[in-house]
Amino acid sequence: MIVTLFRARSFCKSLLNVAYGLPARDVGQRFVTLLSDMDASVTESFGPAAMILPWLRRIPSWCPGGGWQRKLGGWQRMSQKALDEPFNAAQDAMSRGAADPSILSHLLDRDGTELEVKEDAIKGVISTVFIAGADTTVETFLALFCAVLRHPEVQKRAQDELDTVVGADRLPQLSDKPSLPYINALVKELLRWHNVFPLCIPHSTTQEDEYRGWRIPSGVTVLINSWNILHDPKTYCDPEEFDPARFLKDGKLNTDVFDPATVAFGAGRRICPGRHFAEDSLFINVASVLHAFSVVPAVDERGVPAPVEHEVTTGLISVVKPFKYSIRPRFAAVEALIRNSIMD
Ligand code: HEM
Repeated sequence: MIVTLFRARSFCKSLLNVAYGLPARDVGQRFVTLLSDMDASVTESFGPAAMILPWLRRIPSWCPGGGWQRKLGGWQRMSQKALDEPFNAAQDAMSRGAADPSILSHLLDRDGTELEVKEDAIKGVISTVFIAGADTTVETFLALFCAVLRHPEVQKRAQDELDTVVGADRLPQLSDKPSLPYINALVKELLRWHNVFPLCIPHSTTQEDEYRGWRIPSGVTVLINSWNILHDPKTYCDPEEFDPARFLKDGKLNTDVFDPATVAFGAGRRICPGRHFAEDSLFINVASVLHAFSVVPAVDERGVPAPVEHEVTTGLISVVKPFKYSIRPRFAAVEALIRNSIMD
């Protein structure tokens, strides 16, 4: 349930607001579903083999291994709807003065005179913001539930910090960020421990290069093995353990420790443009959920807790495999606080 809630209400609706300017409370579930389905088809069309061996995408649909191409027609029709519908709704909202400032309004202002030529490009850019930003942030966030079930001491320390700094009368805000070093460290550890793009996104060399004596020809696919970098025991002691304290020293963030954001968001000129947005989204959602709720193990009818393993899927995006858990409100005012925050 909470997964659906977060997909629909939190990350996706804020992304639709930033990208299209559609006010978060007005955004229908339809746009979230349309764009999420398009996102899933993009991820599937980038299956592990086709990602590393791009020529596989040229296999005709009737050949063994070309099965995904048969799905292409359906994906294309669905993608066109996902490109058109939120774009049209945003333009309608803009014409009524009901839209917020957004990437779309910025692009239209800048390119207004050439809109007819550029409309398709603008639709593509805007939908990419959603595709690239939704699953990545949601799946990183969902790893939190797995992490705190496996490490209840992490949840306790985070909640102690939240109780001291925020208190039970309100929910955390972004302005609390400098006063919540452990929550900041927890977000860094999430980006490190469960790196959603284990091989980033394939890059290609435009010219021949050399790295430590290795010749890299022009035009070859280059992958950044960010999972390995972020689980290197030379950089992080016990890298498989979830331990936010590794980023702290004397109660503050220790800038001497390699920041996972340096590789988790890719590198070079195609580095993730949403990285600051993602880190802030993760901060506010991690802080809010741990402040309002405790994540506890699900139990069976005999009271035996369900096991929780950190098992992940393979593919372009790595997702924590499903596991069971429960959440409990931490104090009486939680419901009212959440209701008020949704109304704001
Ligand atoms: C935890 C969350 C996120 C992670 C781990 C992540 C990671 C990445 C990575 C590894 C890349 C490929 C970079 C490269 O090619 O070197 C990328 C690209 C991209 N990301 Fe993110 N991202 C996240 C959230 C977001 C958000 C919230 C947005 C939008 C608000 C976003 C927008 C984009 C876009 C548009 C690209 C394509 C950039 C290009 O090809 O030039 N990402 N992201």
